[in-house]
Amino acid sequence: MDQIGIIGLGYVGLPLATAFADAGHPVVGYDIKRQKIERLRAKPPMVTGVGPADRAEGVPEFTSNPERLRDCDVIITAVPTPLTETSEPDLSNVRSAGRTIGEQLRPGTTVVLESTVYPGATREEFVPEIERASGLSLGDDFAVGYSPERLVPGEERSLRNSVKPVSGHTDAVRSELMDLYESVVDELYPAPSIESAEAAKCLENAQRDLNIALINEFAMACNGVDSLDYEDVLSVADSKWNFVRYSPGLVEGHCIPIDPYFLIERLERLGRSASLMREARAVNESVVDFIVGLVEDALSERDEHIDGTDENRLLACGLAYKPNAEDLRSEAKRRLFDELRDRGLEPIGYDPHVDAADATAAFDLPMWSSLDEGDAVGVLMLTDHDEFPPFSFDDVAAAYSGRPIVVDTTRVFDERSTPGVIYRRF
Ligand SMILES: NC(=O)c1ccc[n+]([C@@H]2O[C@H](COP(=O)([O-])OP(=O)(O)OC[C@H]3O[C@@H](n4cnc5c(N)ncnc54)[C@H](O)[C@@H]3O)[C@@H](O)[C@H]2O)c1
Ligand SMILES: CC(=O)N[C@@H]1[C@@H](OP(=O)(O)OP(=O)(O)OC[C@H]2O[C@@H](n3ccc(=O)[nH]c3=O)[C@H](O)[C@@H]2O)O[C@H](CO)[C@@H](O)[C@@H]1O
Repeated sequence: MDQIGIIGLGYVGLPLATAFADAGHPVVGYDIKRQKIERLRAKPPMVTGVGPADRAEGVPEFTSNPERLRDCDVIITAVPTPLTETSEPDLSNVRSAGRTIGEQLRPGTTVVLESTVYPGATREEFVPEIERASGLSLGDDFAVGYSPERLVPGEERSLRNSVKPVSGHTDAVRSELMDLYESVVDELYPAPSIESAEAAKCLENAQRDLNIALINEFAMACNGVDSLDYEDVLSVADSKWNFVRYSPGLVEGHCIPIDPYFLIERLERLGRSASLMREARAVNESVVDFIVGLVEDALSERDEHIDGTDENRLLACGLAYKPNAEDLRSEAKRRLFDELRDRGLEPIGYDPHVDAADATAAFDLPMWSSLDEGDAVGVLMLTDHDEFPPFSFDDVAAAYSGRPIVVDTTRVFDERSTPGVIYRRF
């Protein structure tokens, strides 16, 4: 059994480490965050949902000592690939992981990148760092592969049951990697090249972004046009066999709002157009301003001065980036709350799905566990969890002074009768 090293023990790396350990491989899980390593050592993650239930679960060795990677036959890298302030790919973690690998690399090792990157990045950014730090050469001394991750944390799309593309710098390397990944994934797709696998990952998410952008553009355009309700239109269009249904809303999370920029950057650097992908991002990012506009419109009907006092609290319901999730990664919500604060409002969080301390840290806002921990101007419904709405218009009217506003961005309320509240919906 090959010894596997995993670099980066986050949403992607940790399930991989436990899956390979489940499958019987000796696994070294390495992360630069010492606290994370201590946590993992104290309470190893036993539930992977990946290995067959009847197989004895193995536990990876968790370490922040890079020298433990030296004996690994295959080293898989799953470090974050965020954007810079100006929405350009930030591959600094990939380069630094490459250096760590290079410093420990033995000839004969195969190195795999799983982080989402633009096409060309594995060969142009990752491999050179490994070669520089090791003095070894790709092909002669070590092999490289790229395999994008498609798992969605907390959903039925686990590592095992999502089709996983695998590529290598030669066909033989790809075959060797497919034999390895077969132990933890049911279905693999042999990608013709490293670059095709890198690009496919970005394109998949750029396509989703574009599809949602079309519906967002249309739904925002329908706002205030009495004869045109986007939901009615979607229900009619959906009766056609090849219409694909999406819902308008904030596009959040760690993949869909970010990955298109990887492809945009590479295409534009090649002097090619990526205007549609750029436009889709711009439309989806503009939903923040649209929601702020709905809040302002509702408040203007309330006709009260916004002066930044306690009465200007607004209860933001649903902080997770998508329904029924507990994941708080949302640049859009961070921007939305900043915009609301700029207008003298004080957003307060409410979300039974998320850890309150994590939410406070993520968005710099206090959390309430019920509607009526204090007075507020109203509620802003953001993420459509199954149990939402957790309160009725009557509850909101009773909880707050004056006529409170209800701004419903996911249409969780039935708008036919809105006694006691000022109602606006996306
Ligand atoms: N989260 C997902 O569902 C998902 C899905 C598909 C693809 N991806 C991609 O996978 C990659 C990893 O994402 P994630 O969500 O697992 O990230 P994450 O932030 O959850 O975890 C990454 C881990 O890497 C560690 N790390 C950073 N730099 C390091 C280094 N130089 N050496 C060792 N450890 C280092 C961090 O401490 C962290 O623990 C990203 O490129 C992401 O776009 C993520
Ligand atoms: C379809 C799928 O499996 N995708 C995955 C994706 O998972 P995800 O969880 O990040 O993506 P989504 O489910 O697309 O949600 C993103 C945001 O868009 C909002 N949204 C969605 C649909 C809609 O009709 N209207 C919307 O407004 C939604 O609320 C949320 O905020 O990431 C993984 C990591 O890369 C990928 O493997 C993979 O592609």
